[in-house]
Amino acid sequence: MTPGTARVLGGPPAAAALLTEAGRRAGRLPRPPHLALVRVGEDPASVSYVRGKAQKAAEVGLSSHVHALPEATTQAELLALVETLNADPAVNGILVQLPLPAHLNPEPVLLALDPAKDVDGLHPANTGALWNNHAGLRPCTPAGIMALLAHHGVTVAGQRTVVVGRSALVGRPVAGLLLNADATVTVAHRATPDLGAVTREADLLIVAAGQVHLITPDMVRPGAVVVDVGIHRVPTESGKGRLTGDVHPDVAQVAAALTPVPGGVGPMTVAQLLMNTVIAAERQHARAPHPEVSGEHVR
Ligand SMILES: Nc1nc2c(c(=O)[nH]1)N[C@@H](CN(C=O)c1ccc(C(=O)N[C@@H](CCC(=O)O)C(=O)O)cc1)CN2
Repeated sequence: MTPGTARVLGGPPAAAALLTEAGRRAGRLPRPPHLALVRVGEDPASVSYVRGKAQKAAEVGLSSHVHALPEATTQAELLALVETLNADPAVNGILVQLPLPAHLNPEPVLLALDPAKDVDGLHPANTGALWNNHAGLRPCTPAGIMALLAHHGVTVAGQRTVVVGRSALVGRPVAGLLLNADATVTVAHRATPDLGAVTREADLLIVAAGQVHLITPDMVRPGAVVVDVGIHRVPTESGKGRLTGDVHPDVAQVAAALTPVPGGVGPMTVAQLLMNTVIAAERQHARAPHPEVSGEHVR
């Protein structure tokens, strides 16, 4: 590929395809899948993401409810809500928006989720299933990245892949998904010496490090495919700020293909959440006792 002409791997068309499929499958269920969105406090980004999730759910024919809890919510109150949603047969999927306020520990909350309703794929039953390549619900951003690559015809099997970042939300699970898809996977992180030497090995580079412009052109093998998961608001003269990623824009001079920020991975996160809600509802429906086959209705 000619330098400076990296193909743009856009999120919106891939997300639209996933949402259309989610809507089609939701329409085949006896009732619209229901997603419970739990948000604690008023973090502006979380407010905006949860609102966006509810809006997209409605657009594709899913029902949802935002459980907006005050900042002062206690761990016990949050756990009690999760238990109520677990026990409610009308709820197919539960998402607890992260990060939680600092006084709340997310771990017990994620552990309390019914794994069958854990549409964020973060309960250990689901992360274990991912690492063993068994059926389960997959975390939204990692599964969305795989869907984005597939939509744009990027081959994963057999590729030397480097993931930068080891978070529970992205780095670790995307490494597992890539492994399940037959990639050769290296996970690098902040303690990796000579990060550039590692990233230059990659045919496919996934960057989820949470550091503005960490990856510069000299760290990328010419012709590599680069997925930028970072999202940062940086100041501008206008005062409005501008979104940018973990990958320096000049990487487009070297890479064969690159996901933009915004408009790359972000929209896939929301689309995959709704697809996960449909998958959860389908599985719950398949497992529910149906009168025509349950013993008490057989004459
Ligand atoms: N429980 C969870 N919490 C969080 C997750 C998650 O997957 N589960 N991910 C992120 C935030 N997030 C969704 O929750 C998210 C981030 C970004 C986008 C997105 O579409 N971004 C747009 C830009 C949006 C803007 O203008 O601000 C883009 O990249 O184009 C959607 C969802 C942390 N929390």
